[in-house]
Amino acid sequence: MTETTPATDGEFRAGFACFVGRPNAGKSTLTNALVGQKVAITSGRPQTTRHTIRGIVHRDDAQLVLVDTPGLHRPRTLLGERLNDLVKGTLTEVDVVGFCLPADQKVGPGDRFIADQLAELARDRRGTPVVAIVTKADLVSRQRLAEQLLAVQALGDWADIVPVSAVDGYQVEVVADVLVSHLPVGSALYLEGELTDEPEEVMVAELVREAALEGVRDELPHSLAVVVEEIVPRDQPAADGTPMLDVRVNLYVERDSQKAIVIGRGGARLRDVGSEARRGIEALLGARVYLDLHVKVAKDWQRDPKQLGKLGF
Ligand SMILES: Nc1nc2c(ncn2[C@@H]2O[C@H](COP(=O)(O)OP(=O)(O)OP(=O)(O)O)[C@@H](O)[C@H]2O)c(=O)[nH]1
Repeated sequence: MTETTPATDGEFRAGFACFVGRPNAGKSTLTNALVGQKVAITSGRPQTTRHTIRGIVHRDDAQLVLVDTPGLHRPRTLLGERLNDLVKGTLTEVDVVGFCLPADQKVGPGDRFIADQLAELARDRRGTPVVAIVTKADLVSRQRLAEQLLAVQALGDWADIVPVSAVDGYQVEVVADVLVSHLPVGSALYLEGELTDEPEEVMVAELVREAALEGVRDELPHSLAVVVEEIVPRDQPAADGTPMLDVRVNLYVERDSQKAIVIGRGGARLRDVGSEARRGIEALLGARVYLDLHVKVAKDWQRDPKQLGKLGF
């Protein structure tokens, strides 16, 4: 659909890109499709991405370091404001920004809000290019996709526009090419094989958070914080030589009613959350894991700067 600039002119390019877009726009899924391995956390629920997670695309001609930001959104609470500061901080540090808009939803006030923020930021920055990415192309007809591309075109001043489907792979390579074309010439920033520079504890916390949010339909995403208290190796490995770890994690909610939701009847839900998260943590750390989950109530933590600081925000 788009005219792709050849990603290389024989010179190696390296740099940073980040995706912005309203919640559920498909940023994490696209990051994963580009990197080829699950590093960011996706779920059907909005705003699951709290931390800046980098995935790295290694190519013969380039290295693209992806910074996955939380969804840019209107601040509702102090936490929302902090997330937006984090997003803005990230935007000023990258070489190219990918603005994700889903193909299956009409351009709305949320998208316009982000487009305005990007335009405002563009005035303070030295013209960091923004590539508009129309995601989830597999969900709509060609006709609808063409209409969406026109609507997105009219929304701002984009360096490129690319439709993509992270699910069926349509144009994923083109997205990589276009982003790479905006990177500066330079040598690789990370060693091959490094997929993420997120500390293990953050990834463990996100695996627990993802499992704890699965299937709960109320406001929990905004009211659940996960803190890894400790990861302690056992002196003795398992009988088959696999290392063993004790992992202690606290889940913070705001209200007793939310605590009850997380724990479930007779603790059944928390047990499921634990075994689901444990599988992911064992795969991540390459060890057998004893996962100890505790659910605690931290009243109104979203509005309390001291609590936020304690929880790592
Ligand atoms: N059909 C289809 N679904 C997609 C595609 N990309 C993402 N999705 C789905 O859309 C939902 C949201 O995707 P995410 O990647 O978590 O969205 P996000 O923008 O990172 O969301 P936040 O973390 O809330 O900001 C998930 O259910 C994905 O499976 C796509 O290309 N095609």
